[in-house]
Amino acid sequence: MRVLVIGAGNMGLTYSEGMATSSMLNRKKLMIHDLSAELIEMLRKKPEFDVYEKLEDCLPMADVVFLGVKPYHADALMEKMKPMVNDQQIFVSLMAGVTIQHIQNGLEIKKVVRTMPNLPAKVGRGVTSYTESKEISRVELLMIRNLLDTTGESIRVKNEEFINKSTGISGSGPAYVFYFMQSMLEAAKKMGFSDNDSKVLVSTTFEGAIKLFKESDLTPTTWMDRVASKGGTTRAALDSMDENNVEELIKEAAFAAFNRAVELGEE
Ligand SMILES: NC(=O)C1=CN([C@@H]2O[C@H](COP(=O)(O)OP(=O)(O)OC[C@H]3O[C@@H](n4cnc5c(N)ncnc54)[C@H](O)[C@@H]3O)[C@@H](O)[C@H]2O)C=CC1
Ligand SMILES: O=C(O)[C@@H]1CCC=N1
Repeated sequence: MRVLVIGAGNMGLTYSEGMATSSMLNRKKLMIHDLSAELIEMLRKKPEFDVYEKLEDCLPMADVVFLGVKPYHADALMEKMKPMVNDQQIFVSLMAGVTIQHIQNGLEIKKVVRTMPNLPAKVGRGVTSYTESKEISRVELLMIRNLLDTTGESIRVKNEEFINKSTGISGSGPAYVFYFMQSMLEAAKKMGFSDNDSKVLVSTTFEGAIKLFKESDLTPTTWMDRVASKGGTTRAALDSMDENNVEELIKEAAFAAFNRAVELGEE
């Protein structure tokens, strides 16, 4: 099977690096195409890829085509692709917001898998949600899932609305975690810790809390109670967050991302 990734930025390259290791490729190298001359030069140094400057040299050969450009570049790209595609090819979109129907109309094809990836895929710890057009067979879907799983875990969702919802939780979610980390780092530095000690304190706290959560059946609220002693320090911090309505604000932020994904699909 020949896989082509178009757009080798943050996401395209991350997925390419994961998928290049897949046995689904039958030892054929993963093909990559990008418009950036700088990126092409960098990619040529990587032996695991076949790098193409011209779409016409790779697109007709591909069985599966990943679309990794920004949503606002999708239309220009599809216009260029349209004369070179056929309806046996499977198109897998990594793009936020862009709907299956928009891709089907833009390329005049039927087989589309729409995904919502996330950046921890870079270290093999991503989570990708995906859903498909009805023309994708079970076998094809399994094949795509195998490819996605090279970057971490994947979950099939029942429709595109849940892809937009995943955008608000897992797609954009790493940025919320980094926001929280940044705030804690700044607090640590303000208290006088060095940059390095702040990083160790904050990142190990996150890793430890996540491991506790993942390896138990307990909810985060129960874990919060296990950390907080009555009248103690943690309660002071949690009360301060509650007084400032932090929980509601985080929920609102997740919905803002979800709503923006819906809007992107309408633009
Ligand atoms: N960065 C993230 O954490 C996430 C990104 N996404 C989605 O992934 C997609 C890509 O995002 P990033 O990788 O962050 O963007 P990026 O800007 O890092 O990469 C996009 C790449 O596409 C290339 N490109 C643009 N037009 C092209 C064309 N016509 N032909 C070939 N290459 C072209 C650019 O040169 C660039 O290298 C977006 O649609 C975004 O919604 C989804 C979830 C998470
Ligand atoms: O911010 C964005 O639009 C993309 C989609 C999810 C994460 N990054």
